[in-house]
Amino acid sequence: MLLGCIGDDFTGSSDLANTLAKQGMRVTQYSGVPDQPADPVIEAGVVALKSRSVPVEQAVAQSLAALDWLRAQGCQQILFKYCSTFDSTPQGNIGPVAMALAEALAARRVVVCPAFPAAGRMVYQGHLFVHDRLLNESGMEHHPLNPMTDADIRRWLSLQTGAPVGHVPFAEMRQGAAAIATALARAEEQGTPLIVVDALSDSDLIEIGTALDGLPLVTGGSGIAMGLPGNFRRRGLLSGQGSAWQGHAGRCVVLSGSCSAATRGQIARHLEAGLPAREIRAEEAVAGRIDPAEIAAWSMAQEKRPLVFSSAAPDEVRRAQQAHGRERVAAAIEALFAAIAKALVAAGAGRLVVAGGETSGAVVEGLGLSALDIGPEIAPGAPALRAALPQGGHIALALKSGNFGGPDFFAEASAILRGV
Ligand SMILES: Nc1ncnc2c1ncn2[C@@H]1O[C@H](COP(=O)(O)OP(=O)(O)OP(=O)(O)O)[C@@H](O)[C@H]1O
Ligand SMILES: O=C(O)[C@@H](O)C(=O)CO
Repeated sequence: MLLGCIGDDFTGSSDLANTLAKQGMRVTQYSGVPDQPADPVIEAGVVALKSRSVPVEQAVAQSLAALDWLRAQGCQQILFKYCSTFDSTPQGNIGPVAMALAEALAARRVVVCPAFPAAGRMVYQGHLFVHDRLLNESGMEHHPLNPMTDADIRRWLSLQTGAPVGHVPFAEMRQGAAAIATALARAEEQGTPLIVVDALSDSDLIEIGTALDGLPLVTGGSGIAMGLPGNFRRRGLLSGQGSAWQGHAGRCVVLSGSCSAATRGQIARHLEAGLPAREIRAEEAVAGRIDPAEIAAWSMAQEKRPLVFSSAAPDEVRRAQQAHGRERVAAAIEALFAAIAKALVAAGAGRLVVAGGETSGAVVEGLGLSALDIGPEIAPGAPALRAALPQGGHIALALKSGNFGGPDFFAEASAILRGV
């Protein structure tokens, strides 16, 4: 394994794996820290954690455990992947995890770059934009777990680490890889290991990636990975075989626990098309009134692609959270989706499209999938995936971040998972 990656959530890890696979690396995504060695043909391994919103100490401990495993696989470079909207609080977890990894790797020149231009996320003069809005005016200021109230990534990181943060501004970054490398070296001399680098386009990210050749630690959104495979390729280290992914013809079911605007638009499109759907209400899930086996049997009996969803509007989510507690509602719905996925697979489903990072993590854990092969891209940030089932056989999956995908994502995913 050449490049070892640590993702702080499940769908974000697929997003990164997708970028690396598109650049020609042979990639596998692991569910948590594996307990056995990686297949030696794998060139980039992504350890998907659920460390984005857990207490800081747990995020640091999980990330260091992932680092140990990746180093044992011989990785030459480590990439810490977080959200392109920099999801974190003034306490953490991005800064403390980056610092802990930097210390473990003796890395003193560590880029911080959440840019993902294909999804409208750009870093300019140290500030993060979502399309034409500053992060703190993009809707992210209302995020239920980590409201992003400051778009200045340097200031936010300083709060998390208690230390000054370096910066490579736009004008210097645009001079290309050599100028970026010089600016990073200067920041290191000034004693600021974390260095925010501006990036507005994919070509900026390629230049930045080129400048990161040989550095032990890189951090960012999936965009920061765009230029890294080229460094390994130039050194003749890539096999050029790419992905070994295959489609799956079995029944396709869509599961959504995501309440994001993009997912709700995709659900609206499914309903408008008159396709079968079952809505799960938070109250029913909390009261344990839903039988996963019955939902699975209903899904398998539909002639067209069925959807099972709990994707309420913000007001309804708030009401359910006030009545039952945020953690309790989330845990009940996630456990239910994990049980439905298990029942579906037992009933012979071959393709699952899952919307929502937490929901995807619950489904993958519920199915006991340990490693996922990365296939073709369905939408920016969302690849097709394939995994061996612990009971034998395989399943094809799409795991979609809440904010990703166009209105027809479910139909597009279903077709690509079948391999057509
Ligand atoms: N009706 C509801 N009321 C309260 N919570 C809900 C409801 N429906 C779903 N949830 C919970 O909301 C959370 C949605 O998180 P999830 O990460 O799956 O989606 P997302 O936030 O849209 O995606 P991402 O994290 O990829 O951006 C889950 O924990 C889910 O169980
Ligand atoms: O970076 C992103 O936006 C995604 O990969 C993600 O992490 C969303 O949860």
